[in-house]
Amino acid sequence: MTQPTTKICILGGGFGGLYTALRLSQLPWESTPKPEIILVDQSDRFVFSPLLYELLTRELQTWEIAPPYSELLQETGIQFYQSTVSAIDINQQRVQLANKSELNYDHLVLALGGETPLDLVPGATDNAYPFRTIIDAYRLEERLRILEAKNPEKIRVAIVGGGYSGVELACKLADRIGQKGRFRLIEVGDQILRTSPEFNREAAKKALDSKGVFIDLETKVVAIEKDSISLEYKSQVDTIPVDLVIWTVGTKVSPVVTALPVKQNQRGQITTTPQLQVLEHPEIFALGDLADCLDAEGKQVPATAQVAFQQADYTAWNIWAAITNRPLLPFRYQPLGEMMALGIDNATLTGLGVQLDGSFAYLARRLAYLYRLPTLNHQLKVGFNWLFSPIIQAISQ
Ligand SMILES: Cc1cc2nc3c(=O)[nH]c(=O)nc-3n(C[C@H](O)[C@H](O)[C@H](O)COP(=O)(O)OP(=O)(O)OC[C@H]3O[C@@H](n4cnc5c(N)ncnc54)[C@H](O)[C@@H]3O)c2cc1C
Ligand SMILES: NC(=O)c1ccc[n+]([C@@H]2O[C@H](COP(=O)([O-])OP(=O)(O)OC[C@H]3O[C@@H](n4cnc5c(N)ncnc54)[C@H](OP(=O)(O)O)[C@@H]3O)[C@@H](O)[C@H]2O)c1
Ligand SMILES: C/C(=C\Cc1cc(O)c2ccccc2c1O)CCC[C@H](C)CCC[C@H](C)CCCC(C)C
Repeated sequence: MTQPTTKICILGGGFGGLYTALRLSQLPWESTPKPEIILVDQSDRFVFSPLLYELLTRELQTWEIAPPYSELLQETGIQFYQSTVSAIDINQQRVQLANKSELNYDHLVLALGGETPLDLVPGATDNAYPFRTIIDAYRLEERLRILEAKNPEKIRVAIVGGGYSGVELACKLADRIGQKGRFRLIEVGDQILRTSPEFNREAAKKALDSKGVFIDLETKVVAIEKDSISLEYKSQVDTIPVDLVIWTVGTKVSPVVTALPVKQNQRGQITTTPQLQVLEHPEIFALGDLADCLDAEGKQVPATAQVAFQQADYTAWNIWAAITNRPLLPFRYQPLGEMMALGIDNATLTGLGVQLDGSFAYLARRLAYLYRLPTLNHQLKVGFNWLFSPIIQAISQ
């Protein structure tokens, strides 16, 4: 009698989910029949979020940073379902999709990432623009086009959050809008980029200063209206007229995850073992922004693409090990450093004992991300385009 094929269901095709699926499909399945690998995502394309800003400056195009799954999964044997996950029954080992279909599984991978909470301040849901998904980037692009087409003397932009996203967006938008732009970066703490290495923070401050971005520290946003933002500084509230408010603060996990009957932290992230398994459910793996994970050395890992990318290797390996009766490996996080875009032709990079800023860092960041893009085929297409499109443009001018 033939054994039924093992079914692995991966929910979420971002840094955690897509890279787990790709790694799983590449592992050696000679001694065991290759399992059925199913990847589910609500979108038709993967988003390489570290390069999302480059859509706004038109430095990069959608196909480069957000390739469709149909292209990435060609010849991998991975089945792709485009649908929203609406519920997960972990007792029946069944996933419910919004298109009313159901999937059952032997192994489940939870990699649904996070969402931007817009309910932290009155008026943000209706009046602020988040920046996380490709749809967010398109909505923001549309708003910028309207503001630019109106041709006002000034375009007043408030960016809430002096973390990585806020700083990178401020620099890219200041370069896009130029002299007409009036930018405020609003940060509740007493410094921007609290968790960054000193070198990157200083490079970012210098870039923001040179572009005329005004930084409001120790300032809390208390309300956002259609044409204004109210800021509290030393217990005094000021309401300032603005044309655009971008909200970059916080990450929350989706309701489909918080509804699960498994151990979660205060922020709703699922507690995992160092092997990335959900407590009391060794058949379920969780990684990326929705996971609360201590690595093999007991260190808390941050919610970053760098972490999800590394966890994907371990998740794929551990599922393979579970199926082929081998020991599972605890996740060992290797912090390689961090990179930040600081406008068109500027960036900062600290990692592996190297500190770079300016156009060298810009180039190094581009190359490092080219290397991180999914599939060799896509890396080659993008790499060729970066190499040859400036030459073609120069010839055709
Ligand atoms: C603008 C920006 C820039 C960033 N830059 C960096 C950087 O330079 N370096 C870095 O390390 N980190 C960066 N990050 C953080 C990084 O993007 C996240 O930590 C990382 O994407 C987390 O990976 P993940 O797999 O958990 O989630 P994601 O990569 O977000 O993937 C989740 C996937 O699940 C899908 N999904 C969600 N809900 C459902 C549902 N109900 N049904 C079906 N599908 C669903 C989504 O469509 C998405 O494809 C950045 C984040 C942003 C927003
Ligand atoms: N280049 C990169 O490496 C990169 C780029 C983007 C994102 N990421 C990763 O993705 C995750 C999210 O990053 P993010 O920058 O999008 O968001 P974030 O880390 O949540 O940063 C938000 C910033 O806003 C501040 N803040 C919190 N509440 C506020 C309020 N009400 N008003 C004003 N400011 C407020 C935070 O201050 P406190 O810190 O004091 O709370 C923080 O400085 C992080 O793990 C980050 O490492 C990395
Ligand atoms: C800091 C580095 C990697 C960490 C890292 C950061 C991210 O934001 C990620 C996002 C998504 C997936 C993974 C990651 C991630 O791993 C890179 C370190 C790079 C080194 C310091 C060396 C760079 C060498 C250049 C490629 C060579 C170019 C030379 C230059 C033009 C002078």
